[in-house]
Amino acid sequence: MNDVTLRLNGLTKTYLKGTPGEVQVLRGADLELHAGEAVALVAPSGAGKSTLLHIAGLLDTPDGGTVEIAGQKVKNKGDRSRTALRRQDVGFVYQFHHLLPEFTALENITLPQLANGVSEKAAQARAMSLLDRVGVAPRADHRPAALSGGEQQRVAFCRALANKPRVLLADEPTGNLDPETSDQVFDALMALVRDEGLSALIATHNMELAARMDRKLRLEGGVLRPVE
Ligand SMILES: Nc1ncnc2c1ncn2[C@@H]1O[C@H](COP(=O)(O)OP(=O)(O)OP(=O)(O)O)[C@@H](O)[C@H]1O
Repeated sequence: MNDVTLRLNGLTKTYLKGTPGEVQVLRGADLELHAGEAVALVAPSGAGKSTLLHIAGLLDTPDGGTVEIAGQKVKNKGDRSRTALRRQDVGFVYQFHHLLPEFTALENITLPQLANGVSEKAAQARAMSLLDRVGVAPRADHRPAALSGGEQQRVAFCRALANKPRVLLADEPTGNLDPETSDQVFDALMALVRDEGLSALIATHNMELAARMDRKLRLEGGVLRPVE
C-alpha cells in the first residue's frame, strides 16, 4: 500500500554475538505502519522494545532485514542520508523528556526547526501553535526545571513533532508520570497525532492506554504479532 509510512521487514538483531552473553533480540520482526494510525507496542520487559524502536528510528542498525520510512529504503543508505531522513521524517519521545535544560520550552521546540532550515519566525509560530494545542502555551518561556512532569512531557511531544515527521516513535512516553497525569498527557499526545495525521508506534506497559490506540502489537520471541 502506498500509505505505509514505516515498513520493517525481517529485522534481526543479536547482541554480544559469539559470546556467552549472546542475546538474540529480534528474529525476523515485520511491521507496516499506515499514515494516520496509532499502534501500541506491548512487550514483556527486556523483550526488545527499545531495540526495535531504535532500529525503526534509524538510531541503530539491524543485523539483517530492512527499514523503509516514507517510501525510502534505508538499508544501504550512507550515514548522512540516514541522518537527514531521521531528522525530517521521524519524531522520538522517551520516558524522560530529554529537553535541553538551559533553553525555554519554546526554544526547545524552535531549535530543531532552525537546524532543519526553517526561518525563526515560522519556527516560533509552529512551536507556539503546538504548545497551545497541548495546553502549555502559558509556560512557553519557562525552562524545563520550572515545568511540572506532565508539562515537560507535553513539551517533549511538541519538540518531537516540530519538524512535521511522518512517523512518531515513543518509548513509554507516560511511564514516568502518575496515573492521572499520564492519562491527560496521553490524551494530548493522541490529539496531536490525530491532528497532524502522522503515524505513531507507542510502546507502553499500560494496557488501558494500549486499548485506546487503533491496534496493538506484541513483541515476543523476537517477532511482532497482533494482539486481539
Ligand atoms: N547494547 C547492548 N548490549 C548487550 N545487550 C543488550 C544491549 N542492549 C540491549 N541488550 C539486551 O537486549 C535485550 C532487549 O533490550 P531492550 O532494551 O531492547 O528491551 P526492552 O523491551 O526495551 O526492555 P524494557 O521494557 O525493560 O526497557 C535485553 O536482554 C537487554 O539486556
